Amino acid sequence: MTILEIQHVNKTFGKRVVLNDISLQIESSSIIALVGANGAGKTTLINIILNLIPKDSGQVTFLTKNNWKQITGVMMQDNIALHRITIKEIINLTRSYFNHPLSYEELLSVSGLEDHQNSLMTGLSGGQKRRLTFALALAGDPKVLFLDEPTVGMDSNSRNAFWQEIDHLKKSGKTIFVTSHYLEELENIADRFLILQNSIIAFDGTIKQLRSREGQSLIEFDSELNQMDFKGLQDIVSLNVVGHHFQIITNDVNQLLAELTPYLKAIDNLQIKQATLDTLLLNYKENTHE
Ligand SMILES: Nc1ncnc2c1ncn2[C@@H]1O[C@H](COP(=O)(O)OP(=O)(O)OP(=O)(O)O)[C@@H](O)[C@H]1O
Repeated sequence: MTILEIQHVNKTFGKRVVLNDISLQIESSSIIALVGANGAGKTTLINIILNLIPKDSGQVTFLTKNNWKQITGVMMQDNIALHRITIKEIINLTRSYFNHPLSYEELLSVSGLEDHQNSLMTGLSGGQKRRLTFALALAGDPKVLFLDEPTVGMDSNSRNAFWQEIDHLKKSGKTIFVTSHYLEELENIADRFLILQNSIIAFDGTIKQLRSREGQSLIEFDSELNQMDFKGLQDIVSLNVVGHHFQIITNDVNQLLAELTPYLKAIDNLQIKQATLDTLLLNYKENTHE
């Protein structure tokens, strides 16, 4: 069931076109990962969906009978910074905004700040502030959750707990729209990937589709040879060289290894890996710039 419709949204800042005719349908009970380079426009798109900044044109529609503000939860990149208020007060203040809030105890538990409820926010570490900001995003028991770089500053235990909570929220029927530069975290959890690039949604699909479109394997090796020496290889999706280190993405690893045979004497440290999401995205950029 569609919960959110974005139609022909455009946004420019000065002469810079940030969003160019973006249209999307967001289904309920799914996790959508919005990825792209710094400055690609991810936060701008979330801000526009939430009506926090004006769009130049287009339409954003939440398909719900309720007031959309009551069914959305938001965790932006900046942590909430109210210095003279305790954890307990800010949780209850946020709860008071919503018609059907989660209980104070539930939110305190999500924040992991049971031992700090009477402390001021000033005393919290960066990771603790992030977890509190997440708990506040859940205050209204939202149907749709927007998370902009949620795990920045969290240690690995907090990250694991956070993604488990996200998985649990998805299973309970929530829709989660998340941006992150920690792509390996998204890879295991997101149902759908949107790549925002050159002001448009350059890719919209599953990680499986991205892999099958962009090549599945990564071959790495060191060589004193020149990039041009490998130009004749047929089964290359992309070739990156940093110093003497070569990275090749291929759809057909056996065929490529056969093609590399004549070069083997000039190659060291040959490794075959599954391409990571980072590599696929880097490669995606190169393909679309061609
Ligand atoms: N208020 C503003 N005024 C002018 N330019 C802006 C404004 N807000 C954003 N921009 C520009 O719009 C572009 C997109 O910014 P945005 O913050 O949406 O990117 P992002 O994909 O979220 O980046 P990051 O991954 O670094 O968070 C950038 O070039 C940014 O400088």
